[in-house]
Amino acid sequence: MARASNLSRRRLKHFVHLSKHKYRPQRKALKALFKQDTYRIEPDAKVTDKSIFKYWKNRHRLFSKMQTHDLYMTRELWFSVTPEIVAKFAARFIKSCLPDAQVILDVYCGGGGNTIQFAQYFQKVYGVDNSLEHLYCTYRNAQAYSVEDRVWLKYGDWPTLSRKNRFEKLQIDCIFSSPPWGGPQYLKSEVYDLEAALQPQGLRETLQGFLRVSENVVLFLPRNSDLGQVSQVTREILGDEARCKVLYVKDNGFLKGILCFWGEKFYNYACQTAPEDPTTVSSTIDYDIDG
Ligand SMILES: C[S@@+](CC[C@H](N)C(=O)[O-])C[C@H]1O[C@@H](n2cnc3c(N)ncnc32)[C@H](O)[C@@H]1O
Repeated sequence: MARASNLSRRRLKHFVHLSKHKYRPQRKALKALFKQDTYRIEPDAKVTDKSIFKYWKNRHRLFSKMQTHDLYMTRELWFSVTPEIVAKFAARFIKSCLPDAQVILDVYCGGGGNTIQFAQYFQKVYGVDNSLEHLYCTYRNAQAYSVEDRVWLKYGDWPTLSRKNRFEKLQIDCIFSSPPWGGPQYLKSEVYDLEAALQPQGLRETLQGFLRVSENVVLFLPRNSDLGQVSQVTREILGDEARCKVLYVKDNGFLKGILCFWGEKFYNYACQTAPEDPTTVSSTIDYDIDG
């Protein structure tokens, strides 16, 4: 019993990073999650919830360690986590473009799909999410990949936190974000409206806020995103000559979304220095807004 609570305390200590004291009200809830080993996946126990069955069927694509390590998912995370191969591609691509980068901020870090892959290539990864359960899953999943020491998590609502202008001091080399797309319904309309449908802020506000923290910004957005909006917002915020690089990413032959890059070093990236095995995620169209 004593051993278990020491373990929980140690884990909580690791979990609390950016500003320790802010976690006091959450400590009890976190402790309960750890103690009850909540959300641990039984990879071979078939899910009964029909709405997540298709995601469960592809569970090994979400986390390759699904069968060999303890991994943790809430119901929402089943359709939110970035598949590992896509997350790895994004991390490698950013590393190739920004070889000296050390610190990444993953806003809306969810279950850690992206955070974990960033932690494989960068020294420090900050993750922010307004779900304590998701932060707990990120931490647990980072443990499965032995990268939890590089991962620093912050609980809270991003728009509120970002208004306090504290992230500017963290010397973030690149902000990555896979914001909530609004659930699986995002494909219902032919064109995804990046102002009306993206949560919790539209593209303009999201990008403006991120650019205050870092000059390098990467967003993972729906494959049917309105590229006209991307172009317009880019020019409105960064000027008429500004560009945004857009890569279409596939996993297992299926288009998973687009990666949008803002930042000079991304635009001038030479393909011959692409991360090894560039075909695992095919960047089928390299869409340059000005190109
Ligand atoms: C698409 S998921 C991110 C998935 C993540 N990239 C991964 O691979 O696991 C979006 C996340 O945003 C979080 N979120 C939604 N609204 C938020 C807000 N206002 N502030 C902070 N996090 C928020 C949700 O809890 C969810 O975990």
